[in-house]
Amino acid sequence: MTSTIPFVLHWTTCHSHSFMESVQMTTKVSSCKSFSNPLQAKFNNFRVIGQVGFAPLWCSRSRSGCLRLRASISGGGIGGSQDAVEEEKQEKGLILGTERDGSGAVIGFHLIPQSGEVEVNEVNSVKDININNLKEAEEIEGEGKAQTRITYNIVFVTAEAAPYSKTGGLGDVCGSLPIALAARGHRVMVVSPRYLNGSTADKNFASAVDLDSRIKVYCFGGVQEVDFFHEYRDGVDWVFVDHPSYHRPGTLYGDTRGAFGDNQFRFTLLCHAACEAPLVLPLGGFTYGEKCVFLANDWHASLVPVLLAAKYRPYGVYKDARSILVIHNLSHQGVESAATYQNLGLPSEWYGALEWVFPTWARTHALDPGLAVNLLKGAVVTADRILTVSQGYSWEITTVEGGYGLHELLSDRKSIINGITNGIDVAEWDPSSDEHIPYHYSVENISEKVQCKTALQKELGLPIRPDCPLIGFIGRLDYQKGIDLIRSAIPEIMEDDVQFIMLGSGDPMFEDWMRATELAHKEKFRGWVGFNVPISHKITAGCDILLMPSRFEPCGLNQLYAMRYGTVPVVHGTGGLRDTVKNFNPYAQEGKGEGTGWTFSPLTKESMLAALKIAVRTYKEHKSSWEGLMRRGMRRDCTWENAAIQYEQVFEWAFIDPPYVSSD
Ligand SMILES: Nc1ncnc2c1ncn2[C@@H]1O[C@H](COP(=O)(O)OP(=O)(O)O[C@H]2O[C@H](CO)[C@@H](O)[C@H](O)[C@H]2O)[C@@H](O)[C@H]1O
Repeated sequence: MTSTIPFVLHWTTCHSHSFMESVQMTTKVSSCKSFSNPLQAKFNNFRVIGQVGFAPLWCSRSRSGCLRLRASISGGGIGGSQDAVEEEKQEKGLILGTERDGSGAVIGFHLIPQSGEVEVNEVNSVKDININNLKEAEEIEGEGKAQTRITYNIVFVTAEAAPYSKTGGLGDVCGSLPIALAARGHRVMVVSPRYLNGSTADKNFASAVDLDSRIKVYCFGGVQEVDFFHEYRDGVDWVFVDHPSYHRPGTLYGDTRGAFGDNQFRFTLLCHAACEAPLVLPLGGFTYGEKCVFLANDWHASLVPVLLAAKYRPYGVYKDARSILVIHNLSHQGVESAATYQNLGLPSEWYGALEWVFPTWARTHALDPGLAVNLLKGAVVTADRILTVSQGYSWEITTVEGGYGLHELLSDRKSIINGITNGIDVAEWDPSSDEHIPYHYSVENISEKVQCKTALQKELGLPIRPDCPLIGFIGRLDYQKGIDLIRSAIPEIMEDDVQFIMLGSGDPMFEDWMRATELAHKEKFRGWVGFNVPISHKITAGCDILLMPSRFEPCGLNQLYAMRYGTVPVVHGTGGLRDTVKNFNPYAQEGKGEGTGWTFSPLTKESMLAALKIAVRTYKEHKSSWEGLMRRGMRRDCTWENAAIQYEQVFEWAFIDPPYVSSD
């Protein structure tokens, strides 16, 4: 006689390579076998993965990608009462469908939610299961509630990904968010260039191996051969596109003479290669395939949505893929002369997608028709969805002031724009374990922070004064960051009893100004010109106040790092700064106070100085208020997990609609 044991299956977090560790049998499953090769279980259609009583437990994948678990039990003893239990569980949606053999006995359990609805499961990760768009249903013991989460094949396309390459926040985000998404069960690939500049930074790519999978890219009037390197780290496939144009001295985008003249070529290659990568690279033995969600970050990756629509979909490829443009900074759009369109490897009839006409005032002379191609615009009009790195910024880009000429197009697509505030790498940025800082502290033991301050003063040759308010600035010396405002306010700031440390590189004019200011105010000001990660950690830990007078700030990471280190931010109320820094109110919460810093507006020297003065006075005269500010900042939830969950929601929305641009 054939009978069935109802059992509870719990698919749970799995970071190891043992397939069976991802399956926890919570009742009546006597033992589980482990596959020596997880891929065997992962990609074969039907496999024995354990035992229920004495019977084998099978795992299979249906055509739709659903996981099915089956057990066929011989012998009596369980019978009818178990069927009743099963029925009851089905009613509650605990067992999400059964499969019966000819005799009517249950031989399988389908992990498909009863209602057909998809719920996002907030806790689990099944990276090692990794079946394309696996719909996993989960029964949580005790809660009696089934949850389902869809996992995706995600392809990040980016010009930077820390720790391999970084000039700013883009590198941070594309170095951390993929790991957070992989930890939640998605299969994640990051495609970026393999930069070699002959410096010690080249060793960042040392662990990436040549996949020996060369492809030909047809663009710029010829055929380019690119190669792929690969490293599997932290659950993510890091794929590096290799081409001689990525091997040269300087930064990622330029050298002392300015931006490289062939950046359009370099990033066109990146986009073409990134579109091929999921189709041709058998990572871990299997390609990602066509059903991917591409995250095209900033202008460098903006050709990706256009290529999907213009080069692939007309031939039936990537019909099931979706693309999301992620805007980290709208002020850079990849604009070049219209004549360069023919170089991009796109069909001529797609010119309109990239067409860009400069307003009259921006043209070089009276006869200049202002014709150009704008890569970011191409993505704005072809991507399935658009994301910015904070909610505030998602609105700002639809305004004349923040839209950098794209506000009308972006307003037209308002319904598919969302903002998700960046998280931070809480392991790298943790004052209780940071390898770059000399003393460690935490919200429970905040007193050691002052030691970091005096160590920093000592290292930089400033007078060692634990009680003197120490103000910091870290960032690119760029118009965006409001350096001109700091420059104009420095005479007044230096009149106060404060010290000021700036770390930054960029515009040579501001670099020279920092050096000159240091000479003029030896006892109070230090200007560190250059890009130095350890120093940035020391400043974040050692300062009392972080100043960020950014003209616009899509999200901003330094204020997030600062708050985590108990350093109180004083910021211009714009974009992500306004979203993340809560203005201090000493009277709220029955006098206990609330808020994590100060946001000032408008962006004038006067309002910035006023906010700084209040901050300095609070630091000096209201120690308990200051401690409250520090602690509230340190306790903020700024993990990537939070953001990753919101990204999943956007992926889901992207797949609900058909591709925004299709050839049908
Ligand atoms: N001289 C230096 N030495 C060492 N480290 C330095 C440095 N100068 C900058 N950094 C580091 O570079 C990163 C800068 O990140 P930001 O988010 O502040 O700005 P960025 O404008 O580059 O990023 C853009 O993308 C990010 C990510 O989405 C958005 O947060 C942001 O608003 C948007 O402008 C931080 O990790 C910072 O510590």
